[in-house]
Amino acid sequence: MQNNTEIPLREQNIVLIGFMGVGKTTIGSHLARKLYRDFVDIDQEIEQEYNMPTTEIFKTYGEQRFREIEKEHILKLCSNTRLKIISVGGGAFLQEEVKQACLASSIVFFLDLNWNSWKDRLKMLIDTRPNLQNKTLEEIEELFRSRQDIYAVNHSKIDTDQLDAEEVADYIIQTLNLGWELYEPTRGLN
Ligand SMILES: Nc1ncnc2c1ncn2[C@@H]1O[C@H](COP(=O)(O)OP(=O)(O)OP(=O)(O)O)[C@@H](O)[C@H]1O
Ligand SMILES: O=C(O)C1=C[C@@H](O)[C@@H](O)[C@H](O)C1
Ligand SMILES: [Mg+2]
Repeated sequence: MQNNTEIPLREQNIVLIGFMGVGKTTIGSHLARKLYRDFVDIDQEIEQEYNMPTTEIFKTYGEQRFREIEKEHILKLCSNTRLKIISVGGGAFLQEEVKQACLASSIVFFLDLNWNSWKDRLKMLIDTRPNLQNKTLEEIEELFRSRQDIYAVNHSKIDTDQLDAEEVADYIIQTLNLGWELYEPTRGLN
């Protein structure tokens, strides 16, 4: 496994974490475009591999199989790549090995959103997120709250409530620039 002390800070992968629908895929693609990096969305990678949407993968093979594939994809990226923007699924950090690999090899941003703002997105998420289906709003809120613990260890937390997706991407870039300049300053010409 790569360790982030071995990779220059400016070259480390950037991993976005957070609950379903907080904007990891949307913000990740803005970030990749703005930083001229490749974007990898783990859910999309798995859907391409199985040639079916996540809901079908859950129905056909079960969540456990999905988690195994998810882990394989993320661990491979953590050990073999740099300079990527990676959006991991909302449940990826349930697996301790995945969480530790991301934290050790990459810069991990937690996209935070409060429950009241998140609730407004439920309608557009429910058809494509199996873990939101067949649940009451109370059960979804319980899942939302219980998941916060798995995101609590990160390198930077961004409060996204008042920002649109592009503004979040810009804020992440500002944060990165600060860290890069502080810990790996670019050398002047003389
Ligand atoms: N900052 C934002 N403000 C408003 N809407 C947003 C923001 N970020 C994302 N959205 C919208 O929320 C919806 C969900 O976003 P997205 O699919 O990027 O979430 P996600 O975190 O990747 O979810 P999942 O973990 O389930 O893949 C999209 O319709 C997107 O346009
Ligand atoms: O939070 C979850 O459990 C999930 C989130 C999505 O990104 C997908 O990875 C899948 O729908 C499961
Ligand atoms: Mg996504």
